[in-house]
Amino acid sequence: MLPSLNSVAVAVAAVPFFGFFFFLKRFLPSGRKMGSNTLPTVPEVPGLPMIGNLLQLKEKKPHKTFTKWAETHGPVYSIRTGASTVIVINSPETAKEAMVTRFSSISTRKLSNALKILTFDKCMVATSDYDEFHKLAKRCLLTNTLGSNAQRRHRHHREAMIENISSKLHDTLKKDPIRPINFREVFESELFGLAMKQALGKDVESIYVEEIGTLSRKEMHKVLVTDMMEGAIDVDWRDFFPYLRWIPNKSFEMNIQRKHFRRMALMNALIKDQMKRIDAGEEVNCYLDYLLSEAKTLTMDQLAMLLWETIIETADTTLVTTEWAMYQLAKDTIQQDRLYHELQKVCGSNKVKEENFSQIRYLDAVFHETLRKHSPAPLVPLRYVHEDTQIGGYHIPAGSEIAVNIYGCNMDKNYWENPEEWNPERFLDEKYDPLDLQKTMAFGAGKRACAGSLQAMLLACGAIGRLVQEFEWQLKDGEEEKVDTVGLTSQKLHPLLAVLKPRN
Ligand code: HEM
Repeated sequence: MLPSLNSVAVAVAAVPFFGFFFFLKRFLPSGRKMGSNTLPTVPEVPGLPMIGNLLQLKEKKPHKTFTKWAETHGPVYSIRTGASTVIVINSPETAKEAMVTRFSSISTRKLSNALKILTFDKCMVATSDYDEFHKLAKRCLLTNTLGSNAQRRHRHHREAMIENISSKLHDTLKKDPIRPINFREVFESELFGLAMKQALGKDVESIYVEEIGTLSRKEMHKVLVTDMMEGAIDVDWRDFFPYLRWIPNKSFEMNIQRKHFRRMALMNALIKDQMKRIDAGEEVNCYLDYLLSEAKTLTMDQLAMLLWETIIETADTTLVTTEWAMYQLAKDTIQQDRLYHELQKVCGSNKVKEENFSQIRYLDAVFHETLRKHSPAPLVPLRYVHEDTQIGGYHIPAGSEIAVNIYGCNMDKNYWENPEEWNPERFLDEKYDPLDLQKTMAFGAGKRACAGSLQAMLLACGAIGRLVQEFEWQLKDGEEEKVDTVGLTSQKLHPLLAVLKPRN
């Protein structure tokens, strides 16, 4: 992601001291020679000397500003965030060109200072460069957890999760049938449990961590998921002015290091706890057991990071998608009825199962339309251009950064009719293959496309299907307007509150 822009003001304050030198650096002819290249340079969004476009990006949702700018400057343009040049890509065609055709020139990542710490310097599949570590870790992740065979082996966890959600909702309604349900509270907790089972083999209820004390499950979620998602968008103003990195930014560093320390302490305690089980000869089909036996070259820190990666990736974006889908269905009752009738037609009085999904095209359409309209990852984490290349007919010089605006691609008026409307019907068109998980740009594209798309689809469709089969959903009064988002992923700012009525 782009480091966001809270500390722009601090950065601007530093300008007078360094202004003259950097003015020269920026505006005198630079070393950026085109050589024999004849392609035009990317259009620039006009900005200010030194700070470039930072002040124009004050609102916390850069993907929306980028989409607006695309209307004036076209699908590919460049901005300056302090010292860096960022090429912003806003249409599906140019995004695919960048992520697929030009992949070899832009396969490395550029991380903010916060992400360097939180990812333990790229020690995750999603944030690593395209190197040997990435290939080993991704192979393990797909083989044990996210590939189609692995997902088949983990199916009982998904079924248990959906049963638990259903019975918790029924129990709550029995106690108080008219009280609105906070969907997130129920779903988030169950999803976290599934993430722990896949990663560690057990849904841990509480744990003693030497460095922190005893943590409940809720506190574990905070340390492993919530704090990390917040930390990932924390801004170090030195991200924009790396030549000022010698100036300390103590409060930023302490905050991020504390989050990192707590996450590692907890992961190590969770691993240690499971090692007792493994030492006693009890093996479970989970990522920890697999990595210990198949990836023996990993250090303990790398092991902890890879396990944590599956937990955070499972626990966040699938929740974001499912919550938005239930919001839309509770708001648009015609679409909810249509889904219910299709579920009835295919499943009758049986509970919907994963093998039914391919027959219920409307369920697939609801999933993909939600991913399009509420793209959970609105910006792909920045890529770095390590050699001159081209995108959209423009010359892209080495040293630039690339921001793929997934939100912009999924809202592109040239590609989608009435993109502002949530309209699952658009995906019933024959041109869409029901098995294609990349109908929108939500999962990225090419070699670094999302490795968890199958799991996300199985979990979200399983939950949406069952929840509509068993309950009529209606938004609580006043909820319709609450469509603001918060954070790195497009999480609903206000948790969905809905009034549920059991069917039958
Ligand atoms: C609706 C849910 C999800 C969405 C919208 C989503 C979206 C994305 C996006 C946009 C990328 C970046 C692609 C790029 O850099 O080009 C990505 C990468 C990735 N995602 Fe997801 N994701 C979702 C769920 C998951 C889940 C559930 C997991 C795993 C448990 C997961 C694991 C990963 C991994 C490992 C990568 C890195 C792949 C690589 O670099 O090779 N994702 N995802």
